[in-house]
Amino acid sequence: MIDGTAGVSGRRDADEALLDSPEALAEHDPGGMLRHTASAGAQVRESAALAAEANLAVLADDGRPRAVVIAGIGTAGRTGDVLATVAGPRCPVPVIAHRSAGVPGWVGAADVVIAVSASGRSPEALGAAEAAHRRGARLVAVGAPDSQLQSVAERARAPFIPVPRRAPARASLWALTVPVLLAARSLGLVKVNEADLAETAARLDADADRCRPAAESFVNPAKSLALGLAGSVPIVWGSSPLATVAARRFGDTLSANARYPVVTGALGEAGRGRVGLLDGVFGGLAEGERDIFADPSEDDGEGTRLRLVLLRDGGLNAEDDTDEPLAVEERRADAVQTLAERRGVRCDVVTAEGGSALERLASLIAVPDFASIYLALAHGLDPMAVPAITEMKELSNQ
Ligand SMILES: O=P(O)(O)OC[C@H]1O[C@](O)(CO)[C@@H](O)[C@@H]1O
Repeated sequence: MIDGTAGVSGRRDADEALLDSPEALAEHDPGGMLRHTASAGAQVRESAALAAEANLAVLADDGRPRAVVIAGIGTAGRTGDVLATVAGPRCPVPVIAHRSAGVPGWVGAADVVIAVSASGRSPEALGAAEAAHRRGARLVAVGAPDSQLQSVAERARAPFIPVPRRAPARASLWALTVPVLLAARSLGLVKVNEADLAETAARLDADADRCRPAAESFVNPAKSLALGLAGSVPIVWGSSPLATVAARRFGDTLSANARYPVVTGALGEAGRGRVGLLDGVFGGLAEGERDIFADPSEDDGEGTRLRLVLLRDGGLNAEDDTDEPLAVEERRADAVQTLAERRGVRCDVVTAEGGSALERLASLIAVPDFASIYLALAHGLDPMAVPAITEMKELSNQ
């Protein structure tokens, strides 16, 4: 066990046995991150109901906007990426995830700003909501009830969708995302329907059940993914734009929950540069020098290796509806698996399932979300309390 000087504690080596002890899991997860994460399906249903109570129809009064800006940071910012990918390449207006305070300089009365903040007080979302109001843009706000964000929305007479507070924000991805999608639906930009929402919620419930703490590692896809990643430098690549959103989300949760450094991105882009990592000191080079007779327990970090997680879109998109022909994405995904195999870099593959884009995205996010928590727990880390985030806020006075 290491006890750092800044409230950091945990163990360097992952304790595999801990994952199969419900008592130990509960002890290391006092804030209930596993429980919060298992509520993803319920979040979809609850948020859909709360959005139905907000008067989102007013958004359509002024017709189709010139652009939609989703303003927020961290998990709230990811909702903009989700909207962009669900809206897809055929979306008639630009969908922009904006992660710094205020709004882009060009935003004006013809545009819509969706300000998102789980706490309802991030400077990024608040600054954007105020700027949108000042410039006469249509505004929608999504976040904690009775928050500063709600006050700004009320002052601007803008729809506000309350999202019950669940700390930390990263455990609220689905609660924050659904209102954003439904606001965009009111504007005629996405086709998410009630059946899509119900099926997505059911998929998240089913995955939460497969990943439940009582399911042992050999039948629990999240525990086995976590144990595979333990001690490695993970690389998470998505085969399509949709899978890339899931890859980036896995980067968020691996960093914040498990505190692992991680490389994430789109496989198309990675194939022109970052794929070189597979040849490097943590990739093929390390594997080439590995002493196959060495005792793995004496591996003192020197043998840190890459572990590739490939998120594949499942090949369900009609070719004319995607950024790139499906066959190209599929060939590239096969190719990177071959490359990894040739270099002895282990690769986990998660393949999307489901009919709608939203359900497919959910199927790529659910298991990795749980895996990031199990990886934290295997290292004796509380996945909820992240001293560095708190300290960063204190030091930067935010
Ligand atoms: O959604 P909020 O409350 O605006 O927070 C933004 C981000 O800031 C954090 O709270 C960290 O400071 C993240 O957990 C979160 O995603």
